[in-house]
Amino acid sequence: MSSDGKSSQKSFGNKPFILFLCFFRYTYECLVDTAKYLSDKVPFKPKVGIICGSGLGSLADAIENRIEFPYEKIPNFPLSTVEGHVGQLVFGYLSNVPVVCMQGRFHYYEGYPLWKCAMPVRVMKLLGITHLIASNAAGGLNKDYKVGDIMIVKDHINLMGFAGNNPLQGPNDDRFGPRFPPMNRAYDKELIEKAKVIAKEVGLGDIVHEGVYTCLGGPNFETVAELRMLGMLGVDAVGMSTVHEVITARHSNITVFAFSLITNLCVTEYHKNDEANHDEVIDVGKMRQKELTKFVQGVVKYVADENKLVSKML
Ligand SMILES: O=P(O)(O)O[C@H]1O[C@H](CO)[C@@H](O)[C@H]1O
Ligand code: HPA
Repeated sequence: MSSDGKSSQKSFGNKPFILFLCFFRYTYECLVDTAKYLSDKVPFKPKVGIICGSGLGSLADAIENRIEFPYEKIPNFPLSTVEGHVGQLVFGYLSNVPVVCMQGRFHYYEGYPLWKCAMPVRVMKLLGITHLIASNAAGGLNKDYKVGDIMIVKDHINLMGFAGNNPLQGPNDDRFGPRFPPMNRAYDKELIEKAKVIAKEVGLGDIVHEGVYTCLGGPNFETVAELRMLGMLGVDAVGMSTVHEVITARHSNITVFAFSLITNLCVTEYHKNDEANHDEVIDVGKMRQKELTKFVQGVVKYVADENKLVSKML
């Protein structure tokens, strides 16, 4: 938020007009409405936001003292339409830290513009989060990766942004962040290093990598030529999410940690007949759910301890 709270946007007094505007663009006032609907029903302020990727919804199952909001009940929220995405916002405590978790996310290929896919990040900011943990299922492009490995995201290539498709497109509201936000420190270096230690502690040490993620629009998986090009660009894992959520989070000065579960190996040879499919993606998520839950719990605990976030059970 800008310190003076001023905005370059006009604010409209009457509510019906605000709600009408929400169909075209999530104004600050519109998202305040959404956040207020939630904060009126949740007796604590979440400090960490979590986004569960495809097949990773079980990360939310460890949340205690839960309060659940199906997306269809939340004003202005889109709906999750993809298998492996439950479609609810879960408030509660993880490692005794107050959190809010997206059990299911939104994707460009569902027909939502990027600003709509990333709107929950702004709602979570308005609810009070200071840190975001984003997870996703991704194809492994780096030759060292195996199915079931974890890639801690050290950077991303905003491929959709190269064509100008960006969640921050359009008028900027200074109450969220600056017109031109820097992205060279998008992924918190300290959290990356600590997460590697936590991964070892929960038994994931041998299968954890650090790499570059890119997001394509989808919904098709990539061609051999596309994957070869991405490999030449230095991409280690390929997905269809996360980048726009991270850009939106960094715009609002949220500290970000993200990781990919490698659910399939990208096919970069014409003689290979393997084909990626979503069922397998979800199955790998189920296979890793126990260790990943412990991993995320460890990262959340570290964030709380390091930032002395208030943590108490209800
Ligand atoms: O990025 P998440 O939501 O984890 O999902 C990934 O897995 C799906 C394809 O199987 C796509 O939606 C891709 O983005
Ligand atoms: N490509 C794009 N998105 C994905 C993949 C992939 O290979 N696997 C899981 N999500």
